Amino acid sequence: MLYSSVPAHEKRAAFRARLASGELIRMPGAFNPLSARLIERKGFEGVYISGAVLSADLGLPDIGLTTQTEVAARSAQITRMTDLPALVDADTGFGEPMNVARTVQALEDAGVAGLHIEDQVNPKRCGHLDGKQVVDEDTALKRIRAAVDARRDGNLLIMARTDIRAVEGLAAAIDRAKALVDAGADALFPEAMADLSEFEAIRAAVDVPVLANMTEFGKSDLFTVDQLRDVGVNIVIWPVSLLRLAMGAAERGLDQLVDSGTLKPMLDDMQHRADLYDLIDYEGYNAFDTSVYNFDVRK
Ligand SMILES: C[C@](O)(C(=O)O)[C@H](CC(=O)O)C(=O)O
Ligand SMILES: [Mg+2]
Repeated sequence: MLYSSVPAHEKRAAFRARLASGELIRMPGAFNPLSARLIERKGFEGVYISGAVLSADLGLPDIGLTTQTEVAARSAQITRMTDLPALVDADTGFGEPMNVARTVQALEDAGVAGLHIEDQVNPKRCGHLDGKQVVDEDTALKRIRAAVDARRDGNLLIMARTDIRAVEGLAAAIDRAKALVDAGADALFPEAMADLSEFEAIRAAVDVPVLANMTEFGKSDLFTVDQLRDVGVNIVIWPVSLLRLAMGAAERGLDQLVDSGTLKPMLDDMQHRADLYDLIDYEGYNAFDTSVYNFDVRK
């Protein structure tokens, strides 16, 4: 009820321990706070909080228009709903290194277990689109150093994302990855890898956990969890997938409504009211006040 009772520092410690055990951590993107709870119910090891989803949700392109305050507020709403560790997309850190430091503390206060900061030039764009630009190495490393120095909980995972692969190639990505790890990054997010061998090459170059981004309609093929585990990937995200599924279903539902004037044929595609209430834990609230849940929803 009112959800997660696990303190953020415990989620972070559990996340670190799981990573250290070598287990692959699967993190679907929670497209809203409630979906984080569904992700937990289905047995995943973590939830991802995507910048692309947050901006799309607000009807904005993913070009750095969302603010640090909006990302922190959304993170707090999502971490509240789950006992799982959450990894949040902090884009470029929202400014200069001092802004990065403030971002890290705001996200730490929001209860996340980890965050990633990328080396794109601001205004940034989706890492799977053409025409990206990256900052020079010195600027990229300053962002990571500022992030590492700013955290108060040593278990907050600072992940460095590099977008350099699509701009300067794999060799540059390997060099940048090593430099980011030397600067203190706890984990690495090599963006827009072309194939499995590229993940393998990054894996061999650094000794920190490596993330694979299985976003659809992008530059990477959609590998399976087993394929990614086999090349040594440690964390997999499907950042926008639940939003894409939900919006696809919403579109089909609206078409049906336009065509036939009723949604009755689609009831089986919907989450039942009873399942929704179960996920929200109406019953738990009822333990507080027995007048909350004194009706039947399975009629
Ligand atoms: C991971 C990502 O940064 C995100 O915001 O979720 C995006 C995902 C996407 O736009 O498909 C990305 O830049 O890859
Ligand atoms: Mg993003």
